[in-house]
Amino acid sequence: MQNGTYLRNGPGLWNIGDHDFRHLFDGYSTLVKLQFDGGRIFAGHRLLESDAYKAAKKHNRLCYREFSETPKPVIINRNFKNPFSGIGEIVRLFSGESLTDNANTGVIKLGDGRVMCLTETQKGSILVDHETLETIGKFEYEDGLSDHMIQSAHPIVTETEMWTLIPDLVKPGYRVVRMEAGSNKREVVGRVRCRSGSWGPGWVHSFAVTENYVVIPEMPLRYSVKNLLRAEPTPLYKFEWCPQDGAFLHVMSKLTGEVVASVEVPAYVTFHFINAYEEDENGDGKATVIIADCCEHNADTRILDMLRLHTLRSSHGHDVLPDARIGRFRIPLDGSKYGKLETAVEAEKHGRAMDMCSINPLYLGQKYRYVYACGAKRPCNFPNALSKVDILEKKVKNWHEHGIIPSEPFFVPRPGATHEDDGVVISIVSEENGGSFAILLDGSSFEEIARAKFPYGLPYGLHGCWIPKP
Ligand SMILES: CC(=O)/C=C/C=C(C)/C=C/C1=C(C)CCCC1(C)C
Ligand SMILES: CC(/C=C/C=O)=C\C=C\C=O
Ligand SMILES: [Fe+2]
Repeated sequence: MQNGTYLRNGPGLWNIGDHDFRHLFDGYSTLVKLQFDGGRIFAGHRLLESDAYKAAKKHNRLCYREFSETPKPVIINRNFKNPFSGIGEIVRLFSGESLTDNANTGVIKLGDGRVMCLTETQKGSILVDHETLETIGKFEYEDGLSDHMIQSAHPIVTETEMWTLIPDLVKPGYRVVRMEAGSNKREVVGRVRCRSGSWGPGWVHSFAVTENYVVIPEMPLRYSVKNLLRAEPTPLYKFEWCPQDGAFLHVMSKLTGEVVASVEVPAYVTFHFINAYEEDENGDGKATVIIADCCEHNADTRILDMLRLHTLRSSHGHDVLPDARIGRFRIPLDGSKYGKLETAVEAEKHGRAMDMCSINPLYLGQKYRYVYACGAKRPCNFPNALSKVDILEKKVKNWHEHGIIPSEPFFVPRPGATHEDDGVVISIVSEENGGSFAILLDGSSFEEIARAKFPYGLPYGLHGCWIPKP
């Protein structure tokens, strides 16, 4: 294994004072590092010093709006009712003041070497030192786009640039933005208007790119003004399900910002796009269709509420995890109105669970063959296996041990590799007895290469990145 650091982010602390958080996505960001050095692993973890976490620690209570949690107003004098308190909350929400900066979703290495933790609020873009895990400070965007408050949690990063989406809640749509490595300034490449007449744009946790295009999802699961203002969460949190308004995918040229396709597709629910690429069906060098793959939850929104901590803790051992699959979209580039959505590989082969995916990063935007993701060995209430899916041959290899919960299987290509699956897969695994270990699987055979046991348990985590040692 080459020398370098695997860094993983995720919610790790789910209570403050005597208050227990409700949802998996609410927890305060906890970074875990696995430093590979001369065939040995050195591990460490640390909480991210976001304003939200620091304020919670100082006041021993929730101070910012998290994914499902809204801080209770502090009542100074019970007899005094501020007639404007309702308005105040709306102002605080729409000015972004009350939103969290708890960057607990992912961590990326920018092309210039800076390492940034992220969540769906723009203020939750925080730089860290990947060796000490110290919080360096906010990533200061120098482009005036931060007024829009929210962003996709999964920007697409290469050595030279970063692409991301900024949803527009006022004029429902998405800004597609690009930031050069070394810069703090995002430029707007183009804008897509939502097709549906609903108030809010579709939720975008992630999106996809091909070599020449950006694929922008418009899911029927939409931001909802009603639910954004509610203090108590609904089963769909800040969102609402609007299948009657249609489901769409838009394709924008990276070069010109022009929307070259906008198709209606069957209803879908996804957190994570896997990859996308262009296909030239006529063999004349001109792309005729875009293929975009995602972890698709059979258009069933229940998964969002299944990730409530109480549900996860109390349903252990019950087979209640809703089914998921690799959803493959075909988006014609000939002006057709409709796109297709199919199941890429029979979902039974990966236990009908599919999320927390990764691919060989050298195949980003290219025709590719292998997906690494969390699958399942039923019965289960949460993805409890690692799966390697060959989407060409439609074969799956699964890795599972009794009582485990593995986090995202992260693929690191072997330097100099010539095969797509030549590399290692890293995952951090929680055990039934409260322990945890890091596991390395061979990217090709999907057999265990090594494991390193932690002297304590680590919480479940979300997304990571690889930082090679220079
Ligand atoms: C951890 C994860 O995958 C998602 C986290 C999402 C968050 C923190 C979303 C926060 C939001 C608010 C606090 C209010 C506005 C809407 C929204 C972006 C959902
Ligand atoms: C844990 C998760 C989504 C995380 C977002 O970043 C999804 C799990 C889905 C279960 O099948
Ligand atoms: Fe995610």
